[in-house]
Amino acid sequence: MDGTVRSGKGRRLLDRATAGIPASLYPVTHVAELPARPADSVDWPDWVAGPVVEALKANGVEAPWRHQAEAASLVREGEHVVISTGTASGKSLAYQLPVLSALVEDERATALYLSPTKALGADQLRAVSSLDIKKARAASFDGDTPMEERDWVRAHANWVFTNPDMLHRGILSSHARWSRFFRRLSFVVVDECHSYRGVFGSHVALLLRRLRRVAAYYGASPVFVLASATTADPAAFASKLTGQDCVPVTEDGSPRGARTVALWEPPLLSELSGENGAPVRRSAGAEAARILAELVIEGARSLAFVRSRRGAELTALGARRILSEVDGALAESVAAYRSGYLPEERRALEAALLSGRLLGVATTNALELGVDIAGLDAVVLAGYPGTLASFWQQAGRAGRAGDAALVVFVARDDPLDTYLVHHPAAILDRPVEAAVLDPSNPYVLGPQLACAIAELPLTEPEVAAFGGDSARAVLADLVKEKIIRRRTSGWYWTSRDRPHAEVGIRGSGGEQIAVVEADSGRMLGTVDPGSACYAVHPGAVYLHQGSSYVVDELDLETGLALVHAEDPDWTTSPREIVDISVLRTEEKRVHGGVTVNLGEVSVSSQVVGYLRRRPSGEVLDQTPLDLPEQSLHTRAVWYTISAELLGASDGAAGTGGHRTGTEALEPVGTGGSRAGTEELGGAPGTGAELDPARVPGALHAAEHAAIGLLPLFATCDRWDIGGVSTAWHEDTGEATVFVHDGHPGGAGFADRGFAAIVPWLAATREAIVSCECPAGCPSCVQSPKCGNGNDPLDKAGAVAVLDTVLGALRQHGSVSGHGVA
Ligand SMILES: Nc1ncnc2c1ncn2[C@@H]1O[C@H](COP(=O)(O)OP(=O)(O)OP(=O)(O)O)[C@@H](O)[C@H]1O
Repeated sequence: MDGTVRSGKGRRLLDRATAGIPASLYPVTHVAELPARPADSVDWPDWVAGPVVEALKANGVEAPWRHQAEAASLVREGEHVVISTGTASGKSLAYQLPVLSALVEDERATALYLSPTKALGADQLRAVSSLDIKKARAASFDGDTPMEERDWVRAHANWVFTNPDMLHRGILSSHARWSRFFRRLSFVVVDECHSYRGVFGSHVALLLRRLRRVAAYYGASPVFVLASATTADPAAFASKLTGQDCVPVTEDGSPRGARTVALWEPPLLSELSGENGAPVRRSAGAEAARILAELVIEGARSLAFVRSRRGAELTALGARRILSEVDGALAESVAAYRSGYLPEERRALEAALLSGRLLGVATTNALELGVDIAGLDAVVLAGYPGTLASFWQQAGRAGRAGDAALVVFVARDDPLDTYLVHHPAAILDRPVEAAVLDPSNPYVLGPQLACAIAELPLTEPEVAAFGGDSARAVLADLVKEKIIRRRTSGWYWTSRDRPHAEVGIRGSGGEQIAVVEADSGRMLGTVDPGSACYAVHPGAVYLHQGSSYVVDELDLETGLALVHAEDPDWTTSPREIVDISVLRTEEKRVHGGVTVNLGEVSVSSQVVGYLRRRPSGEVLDQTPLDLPEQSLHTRAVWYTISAELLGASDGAAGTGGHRTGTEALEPVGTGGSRAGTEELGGAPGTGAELDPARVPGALHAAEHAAIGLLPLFATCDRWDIGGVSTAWHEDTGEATVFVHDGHPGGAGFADRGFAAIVPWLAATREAIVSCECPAGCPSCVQSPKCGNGNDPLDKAGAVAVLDTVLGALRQHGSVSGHGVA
């Protein structure tokens, strides 16, 4: 077969998926062909231990690919290495070669493997154990390890598989019991390291510094090997995460089949309406079900990634329903990936998909990592998975060497997805985003330094590794609070109790709220105090490991949320009202009548009710809630616009009367003197010409869309950030739009927004203009969590505001500094 014929298969599957759709409703906005890549294999490096080569050959690996050999040899030479290549490119082998060789050669050498989830750790342990290399005594040490096995692991294992949570609570906190292990610690493997972002990533960065310090105390200085999905500038990220220089290996030598990538926007439905009568699109999950069914009819082995577990089940059910009308037996070949995530279940699923017994599987991102499924005929992504890294990780499950495949990205009703299906370059030509983390966040540094000092007294020269001046300020506070003591030789822990149990590394700290099943008394999980009103308010649908619960009661005093098992046919979205005040402006850029700022803010928020929605997007009702106000000290990026720039130009003021947000977009977005003829939008020197009555709705809509688009630049989820807009803010004295981090102290998201203000706001404008709805819908300016019921919202006004801001940014360049008027 020649290349053309091969890529024809992806096209053929796409034709099948779109068969019968009338031209007026044709959903595909773009199709791209990604070429095949041949394998680049090399000889085994001569330092790799004989038994390791033999075991790998026996497992079907004849020779390493070039990137595997290169990364492994660098590690062998003692370099810290980050390997950042595509899905199923064999990253595991890159660390297995040096680690296993060292364990074979040196009886006393040890290694640590860290993965973000227990399931992935179990999978990797299984892969290593199945090689059956005598001298490698690999074992897991996590929450599931029985007490009686733990002593054996501490005393005998030479490769310990664990996760950051256990390293924090169960290993570093009692390092003396691990002295044998630490003394010869030669390697630390940090798998799927791109998932360490935001607050969690900041905690892990400091945890790895604690690990290095403890290892050094026992005389070891391990080599770090990091494996990452493809990401921009992996070396910078890995160095920030580990605090040491890391050499990147990014040239992918694994083979890959050709892929056809189609971007797909479901149609607006005429028969349903959402909030304030806005139109809604057919849900991405329902669309994915249709596509999956068509692919299965074609005999294609396909995986559909759906955002929630319930969504995955509905998609599988939808596909089965369609198929049962064609052929009952075909319906049986579609399944939802069930939770539990046990290694055996994953293996069974892999085998069923490989053998063709199963043709279609709908899954959450549980199958994104740690599953050895590759070479499928098609992958459907129902909704953008949040980052390009995840996008390509999921898409990478399709296409094996020598055979072509199809990838379909189905947009959800959301501004980011709308933007992406209309701007293919943002998916196809953009480097994968760098993961963002901020280890200098004082809310993360405080508890982490406390743990570090409880582990071993901290000396002055060690402060640099924890961030230098920012760490020093936090240490002074801890001394003041009498949590630690300052002596000439350093900082000391004062209490007999360890702080570790109190420090949650996946959240923002503070007393956690326990989520408990009322009937059984079983604790399901914990929620940050800051997000409790939001995540577990009375009536909320709470998902835990794929099972659904409804919250009966939230008691913030006792730190308890009581729930019962229930799987209703709706989801809930809380409504909150938010107020913000500026505590400190760190940076301010002035561009004529527009300023762009970065700094610290205090956000007070109150959840005032919640909406119940069907998976179709239809709103069932709104229930009011009476919950206390919460306050959050965090970071924000904000822009202000002068009254002159916002206002109507001479003669026009007031003449048009009060225009409401129900007018069509065309006059602003696509024509007239102010229309953005370039991608950037915004002609210089013009104002927004908004009647004052329209300003609140215009700013509000611009804020919602900007929150929706920031994840394109800051690797956050839109739920990790919030925003406030106001026609007049008392701290700025002008119309202001704020977008703030949702975690105490921030996680670097606002900083990214500030750094990328022009592309971010240009993309925001494009997302709004790309949506064909007349006056605002969830695909552009409506927000699922708006406390004001998405009212007022002025879609056309938002475009005018963004054009004005972008025009000013272009025309006036930047004047930086404090207090520049
Ligand atoms: N050099 C090789 N030759 C042939 N097969 C290989 C080679 N290296 C790895 N493999 C196989 O490729 C598959 C994927 O490997 P692995 O899971 O390590 O990839 P990965 O990059 O870690 O994947 P993911 O993107 O899912 O994290 C495995 O089945 C593995 O056995």
